[in-house]
Amino acid sequence: MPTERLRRLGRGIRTALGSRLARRQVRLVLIVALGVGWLLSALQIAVDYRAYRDSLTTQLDQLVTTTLSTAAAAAWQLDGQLARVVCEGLTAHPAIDGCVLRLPGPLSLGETRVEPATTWLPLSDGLFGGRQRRELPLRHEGPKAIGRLALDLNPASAVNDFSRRVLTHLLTGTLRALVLALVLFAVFHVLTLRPITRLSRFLSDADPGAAGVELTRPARHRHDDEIRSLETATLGLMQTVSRQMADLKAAKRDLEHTNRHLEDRIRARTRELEQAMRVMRDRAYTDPLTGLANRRAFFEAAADYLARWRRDGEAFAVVLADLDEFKAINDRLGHDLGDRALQAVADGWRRTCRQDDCIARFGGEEFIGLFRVDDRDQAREVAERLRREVAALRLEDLPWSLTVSLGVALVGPGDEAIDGLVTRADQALYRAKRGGRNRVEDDAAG
Ligand SMILES: Nc1nc2c(ncn2[C@@H]2O[C@H](COP(=O)(O)OP(=O)(O)OP(=O)(O)O)[C@@H](O)[C@H]2O)c(=O)[nH]1
Repeated sequence: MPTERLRRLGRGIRTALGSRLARRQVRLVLIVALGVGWLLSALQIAVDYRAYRDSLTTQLDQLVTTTLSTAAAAAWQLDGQLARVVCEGLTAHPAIDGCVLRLPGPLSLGETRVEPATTWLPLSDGLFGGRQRRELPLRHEGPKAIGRLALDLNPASAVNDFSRRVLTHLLTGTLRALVLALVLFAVFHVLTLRPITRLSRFLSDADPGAAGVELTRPARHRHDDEIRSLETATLGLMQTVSRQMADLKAAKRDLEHTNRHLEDRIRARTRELEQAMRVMRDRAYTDPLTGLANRRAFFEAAADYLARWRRDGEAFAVVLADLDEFKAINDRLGHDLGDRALQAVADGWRRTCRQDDCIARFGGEEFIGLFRVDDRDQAREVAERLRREVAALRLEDLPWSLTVSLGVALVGPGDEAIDGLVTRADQALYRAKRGGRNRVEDDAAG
């Protein structure tokens, strides 16, 4: 359990220090805390300096005062040993490194010097006044001086001592500052950084477009402050966005459905149009009475026959047929019967013709056909078959047999256009009519 807690703490610290806001806060808190800590240390050092200096002065004064009468006794009795004891006692103090008990004149009764203390601190003279010599008159029961006590004062050891105290003050000040910084950062972290980080993580993870996801308040922020307002406002905004995205998705679905429906209708309409175009095209190329190809269809097919003849040498014949004495049917038996006769002829020929033959109604009671043949005899044979077909027809209400005259023209090397072939077939037909009808003539004789 403690391991898990430690791991969580480590994660929290990493997250906190990973944040730029946290790094800025750490910097700011450190600067403020160190500033405050060092300022307090400086104040403490100043107060301590005054106290230390006063205590040193008092100490020295007391030492000198208590020793002065003994020194005067030594001078009065000219007791060199006592004088030395006095000097040794005085130089035992760390701030005194030299002591001389002088008699009037150049004589000295006792003298002691110790190794002078040194200090590493530069400009330390200003702190405790530097090295000084203090001379104190020695008196015995009267105002007249019987000698002098000369003391060499050296504040170096006091400076060293004080500098150690300064260092301690600075270190404790810095430590205090660091603790303060830590506390301030923890407070900032709990109050602002952690809820903001949670909110920003929530915003990065939240997907307002995901269907069926309920957006709930992200963080457990207990305080009713600006962060709570920010959370509430953000949540409201995301809920609005989520609703609008759902509306947009629904609208997109409707649009797609409408598009599909429209596409279906367009496809159906296109099919109808294609069908209508096929019907119109059939009508444009079909004779309405007989259902055969009409003149236009004949000439288009004839162009193909002619092209294949020129390209591949596939020979063909044009057969022009004209029903005999047709006017008599109309005149005597009625136009309707004439129509039926035309339809019967067309049906008969359609049945007997091959797939790649082409028979068209050329106009009135005239028909024209295109037939793939090898030679003129074959062409005549085709025309004969057509003639026999008509002759064999039996039509109700028609008391006599229907006959047809046919003119045949075979394509030849000089044929550049279909018109020449049609003209030759027409001339052959004319000869068939002249020759007594119900017969076949070809363009060889012409
Ligand atoms: N019923 C009917 N008659 C048509 C149609 N087209 C043309 N005719 C008739 O066909 C007849 C053709 O007569 P003609 O050109 O004199 O020829 P014919 O009577 O067949 O005489 P020959 O061709 O010389 O044997 C006319 O009476 C036209 O009215 C049609 O679509 N229906």
